[in-house]
Amino acid sequence: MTPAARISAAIEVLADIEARRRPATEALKDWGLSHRFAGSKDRAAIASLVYDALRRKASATWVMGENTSRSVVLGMLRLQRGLGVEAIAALCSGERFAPEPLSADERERLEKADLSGAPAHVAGDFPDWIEPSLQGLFGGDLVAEMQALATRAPLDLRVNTLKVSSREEAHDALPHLGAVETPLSPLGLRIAPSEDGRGPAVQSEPEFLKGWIEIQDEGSQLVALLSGAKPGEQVVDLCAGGGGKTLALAAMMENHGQIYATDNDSRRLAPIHDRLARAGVRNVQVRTPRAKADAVTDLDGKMDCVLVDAPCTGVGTWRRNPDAKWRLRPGSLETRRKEQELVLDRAARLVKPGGRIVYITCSILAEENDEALSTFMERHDGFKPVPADKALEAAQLGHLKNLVRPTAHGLQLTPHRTGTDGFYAAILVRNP
Ligand SMILES: C[S@@+](CC[C@H](N)C(=O)[O-])C[C@H]1O[C@@H](n2cnc3c(N)ncnc32)[C@H](O)[C@@H]1O
Repeated sequence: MTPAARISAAIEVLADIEARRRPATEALKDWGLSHRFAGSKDRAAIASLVYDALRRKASATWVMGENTSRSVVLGMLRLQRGLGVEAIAALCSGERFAPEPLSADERERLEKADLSGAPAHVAGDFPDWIEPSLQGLFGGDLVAEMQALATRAPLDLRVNTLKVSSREEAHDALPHLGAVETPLSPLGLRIAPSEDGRGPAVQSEPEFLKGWIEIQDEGSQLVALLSGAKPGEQVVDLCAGGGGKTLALAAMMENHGQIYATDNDSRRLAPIHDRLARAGVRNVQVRTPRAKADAVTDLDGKMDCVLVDAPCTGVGTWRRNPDAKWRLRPGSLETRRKEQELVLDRAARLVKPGGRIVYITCSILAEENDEALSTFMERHDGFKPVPADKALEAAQLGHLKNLVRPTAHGLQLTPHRTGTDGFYAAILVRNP
């Protein structure tokens, strides 16, 4: 396919996403099935155009003066890809499979690409109804924070110290990936986003299959480290899902002590078994819930550490899932809040006197973070948050002190401040 034909395809897919309010992955898959002549490079390039358009949907609409899939893609080519008007006009030739030629108005608007006077939710490309919540948190940094969340994310890997002695060893075994060491996590390797949005096939690398590396954002690595899990401890990972954090904690504990990994959704938990085996983890018991029964009642009051990697809106991962931001509704935030209450209340019963709850979300909304913990502490006496500086020091992450945003009960990582996905983490210690 020509570059122009790929742009026509991206406009078509974006129109489908808008019309049927469906996830981008589904719309792209359907497009691929009905256009079998398109090769994998074409499909990756079209996906990258669609995701970039979703990243800049509000600002592209503002610049172009209308909200159509064509105008969003054209505006994105200017704002996100930095193409000049003549380059865009050359792509829009109107010839076979190319988009229609630019109108005089489109030319003028692309020329100006004017975002002056745009409100924060337009300049920062996010839904207007979350602006009050974010404004309270970020103040004057709001637009810069949200613009950083609208960029492309790198691919981060965590080196598994159960299988390799050092990050260097894994790095040296994978020179063809062009990875560099992550600046903040001592275990991370980073592969920069490519021009066409295609990442390397890390999952078919022999080192991946041998368990030397896992795919995990640097922010996720850091909040796992912040848990302070130590060899010999008794730990419940209450929302283990596919086990990303479980694997990180098992490596920190050097396979000593015990992690009980559970989740109320057994389908989400299913992949954990293969991942544990590949990573050489021997100290995890997977507790799969049967029907609606609680799988960890025997552990009540006995845990040193309860990890709550809570269900959340995932606002902090919008760099990777830009369509999710336009599908987020106030009702889904409310649903997640109720789930967060439930998991926190469950965690409170599991932790022993003197033990700790480590609460994590990949959200930057205060409602799911500090506010969720404030109401938790109103419901439960005897839990105290550890100040951010102390928690970082204890986890040997003192170098993050001036980078993270300390909050009332915990701390926050963001693409703007730490170059990671957006995360919140807090440690609540139960009175001895
Ligand atoms: C953010 S995801 C976990 C991701 C996982 N820890 C990882 O690192 O790969 C949140 C998980 O919470 C689970 N969950 C939601 N409500 C729950 C509840 N009441 N009890 C236990 N798990 C719950 C969801 O099924 C989902 O797998």
